[in-house]
Amino acid sequence: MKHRIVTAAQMKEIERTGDAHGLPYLQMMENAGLAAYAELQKQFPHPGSLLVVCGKGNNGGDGFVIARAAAKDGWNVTALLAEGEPKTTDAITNFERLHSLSVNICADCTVLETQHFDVVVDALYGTGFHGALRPSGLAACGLMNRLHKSGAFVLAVDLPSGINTDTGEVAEGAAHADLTVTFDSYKPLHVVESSAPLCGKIVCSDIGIRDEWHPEF
Ligand SMILES: NC(=O)C1=CN([C@@H]2O[C@H](COP(=O)(O)OP(=O)(O)OC[C@H]3O[C@@H](n4cnc5c(N)ncnc54)[C@H](O)[C@@H]3O)[C@@H](O)[C@H]2O)[C@@H](O)CC1
Ligand SMILES: [K+]
Repeated sequence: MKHRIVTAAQMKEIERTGDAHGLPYLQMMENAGLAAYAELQKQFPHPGSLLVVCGKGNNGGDGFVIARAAAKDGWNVTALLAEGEPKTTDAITNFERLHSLSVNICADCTVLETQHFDVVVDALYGTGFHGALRPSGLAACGLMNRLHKSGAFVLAVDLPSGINTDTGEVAEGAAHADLTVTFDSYKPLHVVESSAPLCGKIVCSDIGIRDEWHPEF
């Protein structure tokens, strides 16, 4: 896999070519979630307690894949629907795949404040985020940052929530991570001075899109 830095729009184009070459979007989401979970396992080889904070888009869909993989491995998993039920087709599919597993589904941030989690997965917003955090996003990022301060390890899916992918502009109240697992290519925010420190260690994982499929930009 080549080292590349691409914008949010270019990443969408790359995913489109992946799909056109026979790698369905749902499979890319599966690969992304499992790649992030594999990085989590490198830090935590034994199951513990895990909070997955999910937004309503495809970043949240990656979070549901992580929640499923962890629950199957014996982690005590809570999935927070920080903005209600998922809205994209692939995220809905992965949310439904949780129903047969023992995952605690929670819609209220406040009840989690006093619980202990070894690991928090930030799957609230990815490349789709821009602008300022609204009240539900602020509450979820606030929860993640408080759990981080009290010792939880925070893994950000693609990028910490509340950062503009292309400019690295950091919204007030954005999440801070110990480890960020991004997919296929780095994005500007991973290298820009304003946002890179919020990412912690950054790992770029292969999600199955071959180098030769990538369009020329
Ligand atoms: N498209 C694909 O095939 C893949 C996408 N992947 C994941 O999908 C992510 C991108 O997903 P989406 O494009 O669905 O978007 P996100 O899940 O990043 O964002 C969710 C939603 O937040 C909304 N939003 C934007 N600014 C906001 C604000 N200030 N306050 C509240 N909501 C706001 C957006 O309209 C978007 O619908 C990537 O970061 C990556 O994690 C991966 O699953 C790999 C495959
Ligand atoms: K995220």
